[in-house]
Amino acid sequence: MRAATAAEMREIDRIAINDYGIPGVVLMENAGVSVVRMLESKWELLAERKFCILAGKGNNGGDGYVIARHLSNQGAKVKVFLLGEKAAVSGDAQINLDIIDKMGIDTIEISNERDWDKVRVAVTFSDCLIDALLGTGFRGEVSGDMARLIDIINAAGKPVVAVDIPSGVGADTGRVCSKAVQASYTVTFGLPKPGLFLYPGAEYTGELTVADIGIPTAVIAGQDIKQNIIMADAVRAVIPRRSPAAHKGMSGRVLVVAGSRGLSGAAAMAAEGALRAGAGLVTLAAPGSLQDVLAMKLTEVMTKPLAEIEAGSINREAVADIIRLSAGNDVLAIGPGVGREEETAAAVRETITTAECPIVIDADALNALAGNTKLLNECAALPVLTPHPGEMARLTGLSTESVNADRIAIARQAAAEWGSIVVVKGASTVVAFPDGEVYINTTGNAGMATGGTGDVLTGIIAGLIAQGLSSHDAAVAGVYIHGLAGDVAAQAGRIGMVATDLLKAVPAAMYGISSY
Ligand SMILES: NC(=O)C1=CN([C@@H]2O[C@H](COP(=O)(O)OP(=O)(O)OC[C@H]3O[C@@H](n4cnc5c(N)ncnc54)[C@H](O)[C@@H]3O)[C@@H](O)[C@H]2O)[C@@H](O)CC1
Ligand SMILES: [K+]
Repeated sequence: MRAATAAEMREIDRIAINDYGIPGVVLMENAGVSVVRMLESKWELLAERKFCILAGKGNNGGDGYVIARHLSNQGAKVKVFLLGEKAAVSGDAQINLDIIDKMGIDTIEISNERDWDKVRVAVTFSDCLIDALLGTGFRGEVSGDMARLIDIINAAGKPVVAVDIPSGVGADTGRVCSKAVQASYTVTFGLPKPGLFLYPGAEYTGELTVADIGIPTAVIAGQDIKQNIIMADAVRAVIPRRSPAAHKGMSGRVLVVAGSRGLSGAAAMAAEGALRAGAGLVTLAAPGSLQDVLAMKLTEVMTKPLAEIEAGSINREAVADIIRLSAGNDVLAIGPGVGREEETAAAVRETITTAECPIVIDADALNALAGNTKLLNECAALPVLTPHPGEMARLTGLSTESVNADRIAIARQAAAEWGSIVVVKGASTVVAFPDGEVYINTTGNAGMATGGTGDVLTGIIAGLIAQGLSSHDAAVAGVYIHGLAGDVAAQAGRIGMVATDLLKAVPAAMYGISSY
């Protein structure tokens, strides 16, 4: 499913209105009605229920007046508050404000303390609050009266329905800089907005409905929208299936280069991740001194010893061995637990630029690329990078906060600059491609915030590539499957969930998507 930025949505509305001649007021009518339909689906009988509609001066408020009219027609009790002056309301919103005025639905302009008292009383005695304060026209920060009103809404403990987007959430980024309306439900119009899925915005969205407001499908289809939400259907379409006569040699071979002294677990989990994603044969190449411990940990994975430095991480002599091994494999995953010794980093860089097969690059292999990202353009195949925000910060020279503040833009720019697929991990993982295409993941949960889950993801993506998926499909499907495995594992509780729980849940997650 595609997700439109505020500017893209404005352009879609503009084309529908100007080129197709659909009056804006019709779109607004459909938007308002779609919210009432959602309410009907929750409550059936809206008559006698009390609604408090909090409207802003723009078209988001206009949707609110449409909602007021339809709720009133159904016999509901409706109070409307406008944060601003009626004289400041214009266009389609003004048309709808005039209509409810004529209907005798009182709209109170919040201007003095007595008005604020009225707001508090109305909110307290309402069954449901409608947030029609700020939509895609929100700019800058929430402050002053807007902040005060949002505090009242959030403190009320009532069901809150956000119109288009919870007020205060940045439509494009999910940014919430001071505060935002905590919605129970959000009804968004035309296409969903990325900010409804990106954290922290995603936490404010509640249950999401995407409403058709009558924009011709050709208008939406005709837009070059590059944000996507990863959906189960798309993942199902690429999940590997096997011939009944399959043998292990047919499900692909993965070479994992990982591990160093004290970091054997990361190596083991990446290798197992590849197996759990269905790879037929997985070889883990690691410093020779780890052989015994890895052999103890791993049953199904083959291990190969590599030359190492005294610190227990691979040295430059290992590169030739890795390249030789990689020639017999379909994909190379490199990085989990390889360590940060300079010689090791040099070996990693040499490997990445020499290997002929597709590569998944994670963890310390990413750190080895900090300041050397131009090397990524030398990779034989489009590499997949899986940084967490901290690694992404190191690679880009930005702060972790800046990376998280606009994950889409940062990931997109990096993917283009580095000629790579960039998977920025974290709540709402973002996958970006060099052509600007971006996918936002919605599976997963906070239980996954524990050591080793990233190593599992590296293995899953590599395992999918080995089975014939393009790096593009493997990255997109991989993050979805990984998150879903987290959701499956979380059924036994989020707290205390560990990365190996995720490994065990990968087959069930894939079965849940494809019934295979
Ligand atoms: N034809 C259209 O464009 C349609 C628009 N629709 C609705 O219209 C919304 C967009 O309407 P608008 O573009 O008028 O914008 P909004 O109504 O989202 O917000 C604009 C208003 O908010 C104020 N504002 C912006 N940032 C603020 C801040 N930080 N603090 C306080 N006030 C702030 C602006 O001064 C302006 O008065 C959509 O989200 C959707 O709900 C729907 O009715 C469907 C059709
Ligand atoms: K809103």
